[in-house]
Amino acid sequence: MKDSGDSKDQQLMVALRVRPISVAELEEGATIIAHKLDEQMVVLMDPMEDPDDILRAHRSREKSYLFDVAFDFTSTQMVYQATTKGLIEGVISGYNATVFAYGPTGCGKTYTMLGTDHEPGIYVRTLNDLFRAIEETSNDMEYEVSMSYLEIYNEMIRDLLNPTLGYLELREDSKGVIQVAGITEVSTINANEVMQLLIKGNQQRTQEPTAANQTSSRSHAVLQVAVRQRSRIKSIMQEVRLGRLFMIDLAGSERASQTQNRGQRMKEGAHINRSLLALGNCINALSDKGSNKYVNYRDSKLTRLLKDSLGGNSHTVMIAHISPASTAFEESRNTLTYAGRAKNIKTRVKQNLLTVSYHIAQYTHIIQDMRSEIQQLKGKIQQQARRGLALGRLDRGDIRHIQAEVQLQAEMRALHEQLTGTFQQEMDARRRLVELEKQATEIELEIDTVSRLLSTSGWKHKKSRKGLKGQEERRKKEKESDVGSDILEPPEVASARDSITALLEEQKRLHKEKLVLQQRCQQELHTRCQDLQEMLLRLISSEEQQEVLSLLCQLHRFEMENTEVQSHALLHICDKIIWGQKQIIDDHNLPVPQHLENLYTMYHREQEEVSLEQATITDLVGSRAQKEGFLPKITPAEVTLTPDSDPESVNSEAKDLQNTTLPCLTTERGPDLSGTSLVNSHSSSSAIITKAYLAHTARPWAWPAKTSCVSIPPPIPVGSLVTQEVPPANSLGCNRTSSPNRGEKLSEIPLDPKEGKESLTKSILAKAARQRSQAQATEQRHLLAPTTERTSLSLNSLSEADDARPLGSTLQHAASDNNLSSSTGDVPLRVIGYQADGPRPWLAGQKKTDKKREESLEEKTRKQRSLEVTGQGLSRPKTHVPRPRPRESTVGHKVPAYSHPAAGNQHPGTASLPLAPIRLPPSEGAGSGDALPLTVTSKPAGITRLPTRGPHQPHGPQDKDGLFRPN
Ligand SMILES: Nc1ncnc2c1ncn2[C@@H]1O[C@H](COP(=O)(O)OP(=O)(O)OP(=O)(O)O)[C@@H](O)[C@H]1O
Repeated sequence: MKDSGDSKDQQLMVALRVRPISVAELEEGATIIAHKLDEQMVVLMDPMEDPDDILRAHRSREKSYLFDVAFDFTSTQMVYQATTKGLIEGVISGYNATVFAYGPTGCGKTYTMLGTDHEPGIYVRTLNDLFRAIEETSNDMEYEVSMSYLEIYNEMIRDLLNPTLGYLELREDSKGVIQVAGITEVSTINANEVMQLLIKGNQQRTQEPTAANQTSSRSHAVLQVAVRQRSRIKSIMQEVRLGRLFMIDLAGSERASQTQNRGQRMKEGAHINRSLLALGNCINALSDKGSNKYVNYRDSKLTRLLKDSLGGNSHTVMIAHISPASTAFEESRNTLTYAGRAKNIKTRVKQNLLTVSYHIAQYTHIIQDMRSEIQQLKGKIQQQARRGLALGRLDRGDIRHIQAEVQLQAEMRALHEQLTGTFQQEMDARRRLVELEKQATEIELEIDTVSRLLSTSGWKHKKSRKGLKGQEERRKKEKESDVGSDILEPPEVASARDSITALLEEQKRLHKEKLVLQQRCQQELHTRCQDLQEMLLRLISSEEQQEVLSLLCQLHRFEMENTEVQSHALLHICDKIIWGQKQIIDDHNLPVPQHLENLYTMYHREQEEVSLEQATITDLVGSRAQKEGFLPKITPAEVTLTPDSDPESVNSEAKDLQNTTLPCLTTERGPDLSGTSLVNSHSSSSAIITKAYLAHTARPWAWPAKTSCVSIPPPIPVGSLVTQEVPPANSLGCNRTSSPNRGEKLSEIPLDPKEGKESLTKSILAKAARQRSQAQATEQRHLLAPTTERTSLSLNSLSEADDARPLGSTLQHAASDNNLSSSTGDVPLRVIGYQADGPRPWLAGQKKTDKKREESLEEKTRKQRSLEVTGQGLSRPKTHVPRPRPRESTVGHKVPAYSHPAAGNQHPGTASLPLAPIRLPPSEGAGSGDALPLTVTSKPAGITRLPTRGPHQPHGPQDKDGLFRPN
């Protein structure tokens, strides 16, 4: 909870009420000694004064007291108007307030607070007005009201709404707010209901006759009403105001002689007096303006409970009561003295605000709510239009008026079309931005990889030339060779250099495009939307229509935000799903159809390529560190590629390993959620699999696939005009699920699990292939010089070619990516090899040159690749923490190029997904508990909350047995 920042000092308000003199007092021969002089002043005469004592007469015959407001026997229960009514507005807008009745026994405290049937007191009047105020503002605000009722009897707290709970304890939370642990809080919907509860509670309250009062309250009673208010206008950050109102009827101080109490009554009296004394001490300490006196709230439960009301965050009103009788002079004087002091007490009042932020899952609910609101408003508008039309026919018949209307309609229609078009453009631009961000990350990673390869190649080249010469000499020669390195630059260095230049250019281009788009989004399109919206609003005369339009525009924005967040989140989730499924299959040894197996292989290959790239980075970091003398040289203990190794045998070994079983996941932990999986999720084929997969496993909560994540704006009605945008024809993962009512083609999924799996797999393959071929076709259009010889995961040929392809090709492919360390020599030299979708534009132009160089220098390069180079190229620093891998990764383990970098070694370009706040909806299982419901109750620990009913909710079953259900 936070305060609004506008906390201010507030003086305690003190009122005095002098009750009428009672028959008993009159019978005792008492005279009236308390008189109200004006609205604020009361005079108390000393009945013991000797009127003939002239010396003392002027000093003490009478004493006047000034209060904020004073009442005498003529006053009615309208005391409420002058004391408490003003607190209500504050309470419903998040301020705390306290009203408490103070005074000796039998002076009218309960009369003021509770009153009688005919003369209801402050409780009833306050609650009536509170609910009335809630009702008046309920169009804009949503409320939740709850109440609790307790008594402090003999220094013990009892729940008056549920006495079976026994005695309760007071607890102070971390913010110093006092709470009654385990108290029953009942949600209420109207003042009547509260009154019923109050009556029920009062029946439980300890009340006994004494000589001073036939209906003497033997306890302090505390009624607490909590009001939570939040705006009905949904937004991502919502503010909830929590106001608490305490209404306290204290037990009265008493003299033993006056009450003639014995036994239990006397004990009660002692407790009452002790707690009231503690209260008096607190008042004394708090009212002593100058001194910084310690305020001992801990002396009694009453003062602990009143801590905030007296010295903290609360608007507080004290209504002091006295008897006008001369026989009660001492008590009256004491009461007036304490009440007078209490006027000096200041509290610091601030609004209690809770800020609730919504998570992605709740966007859907908000959008849903807004939609239904829009529907309601539309209905109203239509009704009005019909009514208007009927009236028009009867009364007007004015052709000019109708013409003007028609013209206006046409104007509005045009504006409306522009507005929806602009929204669509903005949404497209935003989607493109997300794509650009993804591409930028990939490029960053590639640049880094290539630049590291470049530096290592240069270093290795130099090293092979220098041989085993002395350290000093080597350094010198290194400097020299730096100058002449251009002349002897090996082909891979030249190729890497070219790649970097191309990558940098591409990066620049993307950056520019991103800036342009951002500007277009923020300035041009956004402003245009706003302008159009304003223009339309000006044309629309009906308030409801205006509201509908505003809501729709807001809805569009939500959907746009939603789209962005979902796009980011989707790929991450896809990875999780695939890994989870794979794990289940492995754990249970489930038979997997060939198609699915192929897809998994493809998915893993994608992952490995990325992993390889990362391993290379880490490896090169290690190499560099070695070069600079930070790390000892590590020779891999497992099978490594040596110049003597037969490349074929290595391949066949790898092949064997791959042929053994399905690619299997280790079960230690799930997929790495950090950078690796980000890159994975960005690598195209895995994304396609997952997209296709999601399209088939779509549930109401499932998020739309990236390629189809442009939300389709709902139609914006203008007057009676409603237009509907047609959803894009693209079908792959095209089902929008940002709102649950968007249908998924679930019917396409067969119910039989086996059949379902097969058909799912087929469908995934088909869709993946289709998607990939589309993507490839598009990409080829952009290529400068398309190449056909490149190792490619062309999904056009995936279904057939993948079967035909030797299984070892994964290894080969992966190894060929790291040509520096490959000893096969029969794989075309490629520096950037992890791309699966055909060459990138920046690689295409250099392809031929590379090949020539490769051929001419192949022999030379092979020689240069010594055992040491190979080992270094593939080894990984000891700091590597291998990421859980499918079983193929054992191959990777033998051929260290497959090793995975530790999370800490991740390239900064592989920024992690902004997924932390995303909570999956309950249907996802794990997320069920996490999905934050829109509950903002700040119920203290241990509070027993009876079934909640907000003021606008229908009655629940708890109403049956009298408004609450005891435990
Ligand atoms: N302003 C009033 N007008 C009429 N009757 C009153 C007024 N104030 C008090 N009484 C009557 O005086 C009697 C005692 O009042 P009440 O029980 O409210 O005192 P109390 O201060 O609550 O006493 P205790 O502390 O013992 O509970 C009751 O019968 C009540 O009806």
